[in-house]
Amino acid sequence: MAAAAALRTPARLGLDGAAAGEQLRWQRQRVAPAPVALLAAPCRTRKAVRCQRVFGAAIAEKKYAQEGASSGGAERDLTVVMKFGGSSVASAERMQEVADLILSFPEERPVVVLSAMGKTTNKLLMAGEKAVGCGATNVSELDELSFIKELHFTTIDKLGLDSSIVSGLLDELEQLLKGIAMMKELTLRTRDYLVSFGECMSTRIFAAFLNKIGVKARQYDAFEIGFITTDDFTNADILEATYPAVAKRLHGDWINDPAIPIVTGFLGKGWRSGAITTLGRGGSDLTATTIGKALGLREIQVWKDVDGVLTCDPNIHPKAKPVPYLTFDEAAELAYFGAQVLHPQSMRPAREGDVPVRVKNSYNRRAPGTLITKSRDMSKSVLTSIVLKSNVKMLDIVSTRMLGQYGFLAKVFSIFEDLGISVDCVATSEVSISLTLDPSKLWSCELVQQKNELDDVVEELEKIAVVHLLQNRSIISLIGNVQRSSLILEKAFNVLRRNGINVQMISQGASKVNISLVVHDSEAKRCVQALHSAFFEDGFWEVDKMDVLHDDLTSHSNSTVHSL
Ligand SMILES: Nc1ncnc2c1ncn2[C@@H]1O[C@H](COP(=O)(O)OP(=O)(O)O)[C@@H](O)[C@H]1O
Ligand SMILES: N[C@@H](CC(=O)OP(=O)(O)O)C(=O)O
Repeated sequence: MAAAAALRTPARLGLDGAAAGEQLRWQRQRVAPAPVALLAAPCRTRKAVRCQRVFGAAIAEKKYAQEGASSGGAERDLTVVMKFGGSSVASAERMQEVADLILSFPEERPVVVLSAMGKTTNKLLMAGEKAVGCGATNVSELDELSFIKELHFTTIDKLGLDSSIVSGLLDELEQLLKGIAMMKELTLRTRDYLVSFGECMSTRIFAAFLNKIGVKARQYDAFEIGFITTDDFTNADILEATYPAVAKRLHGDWINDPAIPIVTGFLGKGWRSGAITTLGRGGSDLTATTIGKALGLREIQVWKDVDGVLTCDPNIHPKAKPVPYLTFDEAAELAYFGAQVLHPQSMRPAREGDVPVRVKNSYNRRAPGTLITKSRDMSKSVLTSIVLKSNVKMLDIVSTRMLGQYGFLAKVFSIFEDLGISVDCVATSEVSISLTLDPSKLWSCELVQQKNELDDVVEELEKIAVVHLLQNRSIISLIGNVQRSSLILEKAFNVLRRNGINVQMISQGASKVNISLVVHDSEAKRCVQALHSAFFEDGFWEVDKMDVLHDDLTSHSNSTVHSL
């Protein structure tokens, strides 16, 4: 542990040696801020914003300038992070909408984090895969490259910007794809460099647009401002030195020359390699919470295309509804167990910095969204959300030794540790273990490597146990108040029995917010739909009603089971 911590010191990262002390200095500055003469664009009043919407940018700008000058120009720190995902900035119209949204909160001084436009990341990855086999001369004809060019040039055109903002990057992208075609190889490191073009372009376009409409903005590439990560390409972890470095850069620039920072989500810089890394799919959420913690901001807002965190994936059940409050623990568990709405690691910095996270809908600003905080009133809470993680691999491991043989569990887990494979859910007895493997760990590997990795585990385990590898399983996680786990399980199993669904494993984590059930992939969606209907669509989820039912159950056990 000590060695690992030492490796993460700013000096070893090649950062400014004073970076750690900088955090403290900066915190002191926040307590007694130095006066700064300029009033930044985002400090402007509601009236001016309305004016901009009605009369256009030039008039609004004049009005802002007058109000700024008369305000005395006292320094005001950055207040919130606003992160907009790909769906929120998918087109020129969406970018205009997002600009309008930001300006509709004139009391905020936001740091803006953007993802790549729409499906750009997927298109880049697809272009890279195709380039491996298409030959350098055919790269220019790749559909995905044409799509990306068209999307970005059209957006620039519609926003009235200069194409030079992205033309250099698009040329570089084409060169990179030709390089991949020549090498006939797409390494994980190259993959990260490849997808970085998406966020590098969206942020440049958006910053230029804000400047054009008279709102001062400054674009930042995260990998240039102190986002230091491990060198785990495609799935890198943020290192501690990131916080003081990012705070120093963003805060310093803001103090010297206030302008809304527009930061690339999802990207970092590997501390050994110095190469661009990515934080895993959906990693812009993590960029946002990292900035929120680094700057000690009041709130982190993640703007999505849904009304907040929902009771289940709306693609599985259209009646999914928003969850108004969550704790960091609940949100982390929900994200880790597969709810695509939040990046699995994104709650960590928010929890460490105790900065509330608000999940909002950029297509429906008035919706209250979901507020995620350290704690909340759980007295009325039973089940919060149902999450599905599909295509999971499960291992049944039965010891070949007699009962009473100690050290079996330790041996099994040391094999996983040696091979660097993480485990999701576990159920054990003295001589047998059932467990599921964390697919995110496996996703980062090439297909061939995946196979070898599992072969190795099975081979090692077979030295001490009989092992069955079961594919195509799903984990259904019931996130909720585990103080009421008996009630949740009672109802859940009743629903499953009525629907003829066989549960193959059950696990309740020490986190106390999650009960996981493993079922076959083919039954999983139906299972989530049935559970959702039972828990969220008939009012049973309200705690008082659940209590009545529970009392009923305990007094007439057999007859009441059927009415559940
Ligand atoms: N429990 C859930 N609550 C809300 N959205 C969910 C949930 N599970 C899956 N989703 C999906 O997550 C999507 C939002 O996440 P994402 O696509 O990463 O947003 P963005 O790109 O805007 O950051 C939604 O459109 C929805 O389809
Ligand atoms: N563009 C990256 C990072 C990201 O966070 O995207 P989004 O916010 O659209 O999920 C991805 O698609 O994974």
